[in-house]
Parts: sequence; structure tokens; C-alpha cells
Amino acid sequence: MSGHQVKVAIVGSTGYGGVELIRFLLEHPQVEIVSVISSASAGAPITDGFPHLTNIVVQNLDGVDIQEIAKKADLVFTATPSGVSSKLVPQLVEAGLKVIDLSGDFRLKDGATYEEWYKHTAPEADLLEKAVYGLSEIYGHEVVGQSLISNPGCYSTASLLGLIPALSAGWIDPSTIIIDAKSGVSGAGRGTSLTVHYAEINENFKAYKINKHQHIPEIEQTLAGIAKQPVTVTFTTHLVPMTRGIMSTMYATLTGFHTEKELVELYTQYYEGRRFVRIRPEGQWPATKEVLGSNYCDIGFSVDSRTGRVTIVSVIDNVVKGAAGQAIQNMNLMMGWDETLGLRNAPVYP
Ligand SMILES: NC(=O)C1=CN([C@@H]2O[C@H](COP(=O)(O)OP(=O)(O)OC[C@H]3O[C@@H](n4cnc5c(N)ncnc54)[C@H](OP(=O)(O)O)[C@@H]3O)[C@@H](O)[C@H]2O)C=CC1
Ligand SMILES: CC(=O)N[C@@H](CCC(=O)OP(=O)(O)O)C(=O)O
Repeated sequence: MSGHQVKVAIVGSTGYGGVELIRFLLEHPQVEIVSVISSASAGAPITDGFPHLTNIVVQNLDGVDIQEIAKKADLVFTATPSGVSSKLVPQLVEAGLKVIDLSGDFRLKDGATYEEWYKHTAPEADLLEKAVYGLSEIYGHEVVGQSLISNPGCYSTASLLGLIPALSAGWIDPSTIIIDAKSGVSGAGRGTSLTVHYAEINENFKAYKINKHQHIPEIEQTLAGIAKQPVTVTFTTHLVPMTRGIMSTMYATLTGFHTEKELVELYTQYYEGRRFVRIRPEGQWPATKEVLGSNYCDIGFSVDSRTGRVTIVSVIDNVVKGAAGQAIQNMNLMMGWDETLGLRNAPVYP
């Protein structure tokens, strides 16, 4: 497909994930955005809700009309809530479109597990089977040439990229993993709720969904595939009064004696050639601002010889590597392009 522009439509283009897709796709050399779609604001200019796009994006928002989308586009990003994607995606697939879904609806292979954690009706089993889980650095080879990609969760991306090399090498005991994760409030989407109300979150720091977060089964499913045995994790999420960024701080017992230098070498080797994962040298840990606005995941380590545990710190921008950026990375892989196309910007600093 590399000879011509791929025509892309975005369902959910009035949300944070959708608007971030637009920002990156405007710079993508192989893509033309042919339709930006909203269920609530069809017919209005996108600039009504997003004046920062004035003069950059001229399109009016289209409604959700599968046949119209199929006439215009080759590929669709569904940046829609869980429970919405499960209904839209089958129709888009049926219409012959390539689909990259940003919601949690197609990540879990077992429909009953999905229904337990998401409280929505699961998609049909054949589509769950067909959807490729697009954790790009780990399963990018499976994404190539596919037509339905399920983009990973934001917390899951930061946590899994930080854990997989050590687990895969057998260096950590899979039964001892604890993930302590924090997110900026854009992770909750653009819809207003009391949780993200300024007066509730400003100068506040709170844990939520402890042991109940919907990314737990996604993380466990993936880690079990790597460890080739069932894995359970303790997972706590927190809201931080900042706009973007996720930090997953993770703890696990080492199976043998390994130094920080060895961990740096293991991870550097594991992610060799993967531009978007950056391993910090010994004694350095990443901060969320060091990946802001970029598709990078930065990872650092500390080994505690007193306890025999390793601490792994992994950071991403939730809206980029945790959503729109990784979705575009998956489109690049799906199409057989360089995975970095449209995503080469440095983080925003300060
Ligand atoms: N924000 C983040 O950091 C991350 C988000 N995600 C996931 O990505 C998806 C989008 O998230 P985000 O952008 O933050 O969410 P937002 O709440 O900001 O946006 C949701 C979008 O979905 C659209 N929408 C809602 N209902 C429907 C419907 N019935 N039909 C069509 N479109 C609909 C809304 O458009 P309108 O109301 O105009 O119709 C809006 O554009 C979600 O599944 C989320 O869980 C995943 C990882 C990270
Ligand atoms: C801060 C915040 O609320 N973050 C969201 C992130 C999850 C998300 O975006 O939903 P998916 O399950 O589709 O990945 C949450 O914790 O539920």
C-alpha cells in the first residue's frame, strides 16, 4: 500500500484520543484524513469545539454512517468508549474497512472476562479472536497485514513494556508483581464528571478502582502469555492533578541476583531497534514530562539487594503512547511502513 495516500476516518474525533489522532495524522506523509466523525455534533465544524485547530482542519464533523464511511475511507480509528466500539467495529469490519479500535472492547480474548470487568455485552467470539492486540513493541509482527487491531490500554502499555523483558528472561517471579500506577486526568476522557472536576482534583491525589481496574485482566492475559503460566497482579491506579502522563512503578522479586547494569543491558537488547522505548542508564529514573506529547515509553530500574526486589519505573504520555500514538504506530505496522512515520517528534519540554 506504500505508493498512495491511505484514506482515514476517525470516529470519536471530538474526544481526547480522537483530537490527538488528528494532530499526529496531519503530519503523517502517507495518510489523508477524509472524515472526522461525531455522534453528538454531526454537521458542526470541528473547530467549534476545538478552536486550536482553526486554519488547520477545515472539515465539518460527519455523523456515524457506516456506508458513508466505507465510501470515503480505507481505514478507521474508533476512538469511542467501551460498549460503543463493540457495536460499531463489527459493522465497519463487515463493510470491508481496516479498523484500529482504541477502546477496551477487543483486548480480552475471553468474552466472559470482558463482561465481568467492563459490565458490557462482549463482542462476538470470532471478532475477539480476529482482533490482534497491538502492543506494538511486543506483537508488532502479528499486526502486519491484519485488518482489526485492538489498541492496548494506557496503564497496560506502560506496565507491560516495563515488565515483559524481565519476565520473559525469567528474572522476576511472576507471582510477586505489584503495579502502582498514576495517571493525569486526560486519561478519563473529555466528558465531564465529578472525579475530574478542577476543585476535586487540584492539589489532590487519590487512589481509585483498587483491585477492580479494567486493565487488570488485560495485563494478566498478556503476562500469562509471556510467562506461559497464569499470572495475577496487584494493581492500584491513582489520579494525579496533571493533564497528561502515566507513571507505573512496579515491584517484583528477582529470581536470582541481577544488578541494575544487567537489567539495563537486558532491556536495551530486548528493545533493540525499537525507537519508542528508551532505557535509562543505571541510577536514573524517568519522569512523565520527559515523554510529554511523544510516543516514547521511558524505563528505569533500581535493585534492592536487601529485599531481593527490583523496582521498575515506566512512563508514557497516556494520550500518545497510551492511545493515539500507539494506534498510529499500529497503522504503520499494519501497512508495512516504518513504525515511526508521523510520530518522530521529540517530547514537549518544559
Ligand atoms: N484518554 C486516554 O488517555 C485514553 C483513552 N483510551 C480509550 O480511547 C477511547 C476514547 O477515549 P477518549 O478520547 O479519552 O474519550 P472521550 O470521552 O474524550 O471521547 C469519546 C468520543 O467518543 C464519541 N462517542 C461517544 N458515544 C458515541 C457513540 N455512541 N457513537 C459514536 N461516537 C461516540 C464522542 O463523540 P460525540 O459525543 O461527539 O459523539 C467522543 O468523541 C475510549 O475507549 C478510552 O477508554 C485508551 C487509552 C488512553
Ligand atoms: C484517569 C482515568 O480515568 N483513566 C482511565 C483509563 C482507562 C481508559 O482509557 O479506558 P480503556 O479501558 O478503554 O483503556 C481509567 O482508569 O479507567
